[in-house]
Amino acid sequence: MPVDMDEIIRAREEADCLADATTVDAALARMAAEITAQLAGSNPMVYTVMNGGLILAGRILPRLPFPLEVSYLHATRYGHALKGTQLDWRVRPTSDLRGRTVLVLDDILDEGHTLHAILQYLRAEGAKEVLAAVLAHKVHDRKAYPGMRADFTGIDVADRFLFGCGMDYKGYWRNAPGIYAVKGL
Ligand SMILES: O=P(O)(O)OC[C@H]1O[C@H](OP(=O)(O)OP(=O)(O)O)[C@H](O)[C@@H]1O
Ligand code: HPA
Repeated sequence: MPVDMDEIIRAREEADCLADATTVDAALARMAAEITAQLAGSNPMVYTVMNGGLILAGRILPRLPFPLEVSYLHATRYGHALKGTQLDWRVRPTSDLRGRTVLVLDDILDEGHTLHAILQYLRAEGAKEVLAAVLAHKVHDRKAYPGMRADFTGIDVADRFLFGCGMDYKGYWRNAPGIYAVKGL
């Protein structure tokens, strides 16, 4: 289906800003300090969940002042839709993870099915320890299991449809510098 670019532009103009760029920066600095305190001596393999985790990875990795390796995996549950369905693995992790500490970076923990499946997969691959960091944690009671949370969270956000900082609205506005909620959603 062709994208209505006027609607995409309107969505950005009319959105509510839930966290501006300064707030996001402060959250990234805090997360980086927490990750450093916990993982600095663990030689972690850091996996970015494409596509949404791209911005978090690009912004937080330079703030981690210790040795680590970087890789990516690609799993998607939403595509351009506003509701998640079955997880579609596009690229599975390829490195040897036996005995490794693994940190997974993603933009958002919404219902958590994506992260849950990824963490399970990485553990089954033999990782010694698997941790997750997300920029946004959506607050609601529809998690994959009650009380689900990442090990490191940037900002708790309202139960609305969000974009910015890696999160997309119909494939657009991952590049928006803060976290925004689509008007009416
Ligand atoms: O917690 P959940 O309800 O499972 O949703 C969170 C996932 O959804 C988004 O990915 P999406 O499937 O939209 O793919 P994308 O990363 O390419 O945007 C986001 O990047 C997370 O990976
Ligand atoms: O609110 C959201 N916005 C963008 N992508 C998402 N993936 C899960 N929830 C969201």
